[in-house]
Amino acid sequence: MDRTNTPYGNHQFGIYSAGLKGELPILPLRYEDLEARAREVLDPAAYWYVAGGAGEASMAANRHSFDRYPLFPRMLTDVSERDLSTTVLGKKHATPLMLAPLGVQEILHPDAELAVARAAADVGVPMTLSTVSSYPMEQVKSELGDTTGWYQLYWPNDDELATSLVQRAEKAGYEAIVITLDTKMLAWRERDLEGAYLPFLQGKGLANYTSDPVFCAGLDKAPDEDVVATVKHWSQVYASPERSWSDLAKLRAATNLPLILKGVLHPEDALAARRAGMDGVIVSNHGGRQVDGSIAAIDALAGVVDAVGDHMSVLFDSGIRRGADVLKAVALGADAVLVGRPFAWGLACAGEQGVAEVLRRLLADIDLTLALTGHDRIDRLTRAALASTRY
Ligand SMILES: Cc1cc2nc3c(=O)[nH]c(=O)nc-3n(C[C@H](O)[C@H](O)[C@H](O)COP(=O)(O)O)c2cc1C
Ligand SMILES: CC(C)CC(=O)C(=O)O
Repeated sequence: MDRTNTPYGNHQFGIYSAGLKGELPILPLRYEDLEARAREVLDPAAYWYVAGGAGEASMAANRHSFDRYPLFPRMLTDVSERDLSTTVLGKKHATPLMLAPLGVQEILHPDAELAVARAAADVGVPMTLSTVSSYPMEQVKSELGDTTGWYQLYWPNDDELATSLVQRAEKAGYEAIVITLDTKMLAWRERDLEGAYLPFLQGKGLANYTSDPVFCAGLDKAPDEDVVATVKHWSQVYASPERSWSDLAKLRAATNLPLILKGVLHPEDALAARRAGMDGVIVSNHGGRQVDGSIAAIDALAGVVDAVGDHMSVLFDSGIRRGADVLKAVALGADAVLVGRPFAWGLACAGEQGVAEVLRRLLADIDLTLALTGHDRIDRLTRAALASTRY
């Protein structure tokens, strides 16, 4: 760990500052500028698929609701050494940052999840791999090496396929299954509808299916011999809108891995997750991509933490853009946060290096903000670190 002293602190991430080494940054630093750079290099439909939401009010609310929780800096505390480590599912993580599952990354870069896994391993940030990824889960895990990987399940309507995907993930070395609940059908997303764009319909993002024996058993020909039939079969099995809480028992029985529900916003749903024997929840509104007009994710966090935080891991995503956002979520009770679109833009602009760059910057900003608000251990943050009276 490089602990050279600099005006940005004596910590492992602050030294990142390329400016101090006389180098210009390889990517724009401000989120909006990074997104604009990615827009220049991407096909417009792909750009809008990532940038867009359902409507876009909740996407905006995800950002401006962070303003309701101002940090309340304290002075003259010893912050010469900082510790960003946190515990998730009983395991120590070096930092509270994780990569959110983002599907179909081949629309951003040909190396897609392989590049992201290499960057995650390089920086030491755990990765969550989407079911709708562009490379099979086994290949992605081998790029991740010993770095923690979680597998995100889009829960298909075929129990045998669900079991197969989950057991493959366990065998490949993923450490938890994230079951995404908020995407049992795609929302009304004007940007994609206007461009008549859904990458899966072109056969993209289906690698975990086309490498699965149960999925392939439902096809007459090999997946690449009849892409139209493969896509049709995928669209028939992808989701299961009829499922209810009691169905979770089947997934519980299918694997020994911890199960985490993603997309929980209401405290009653968090309590139901606990009753169903789940190990964690991710408070998320899917980055504003599903229910426009829904509660901003950060506004839902405290309620979920108060309901189940003593009994299960609570994570957060939707709107994380900078260090202060991470501190606010942790202060409200999240054990860790997942970052989404920022790393997508890094991937689009500069592949593996771009993702690593985005992660390092975010870690540097988290570390500096922790110090400058007067704290030395992120896992000791409480709501007292905030000036808000909203929780
Ligand atoms: C392009 C894109 C694809 C996504 N794909 C998935 C997915 O496959 N599975 C999933 O659970 N969530 C998916 N999400 C949601 C993210 O995991 C996460 O909840 C969201 O990006 C957080 O919002 P933010 O990007 O604004 O921070 C996707 C989000 C984006 C932007
Ligand atoms: C609905 C999925 C197939 C992908 C996804 O999660 C998304 O586009 O937000």
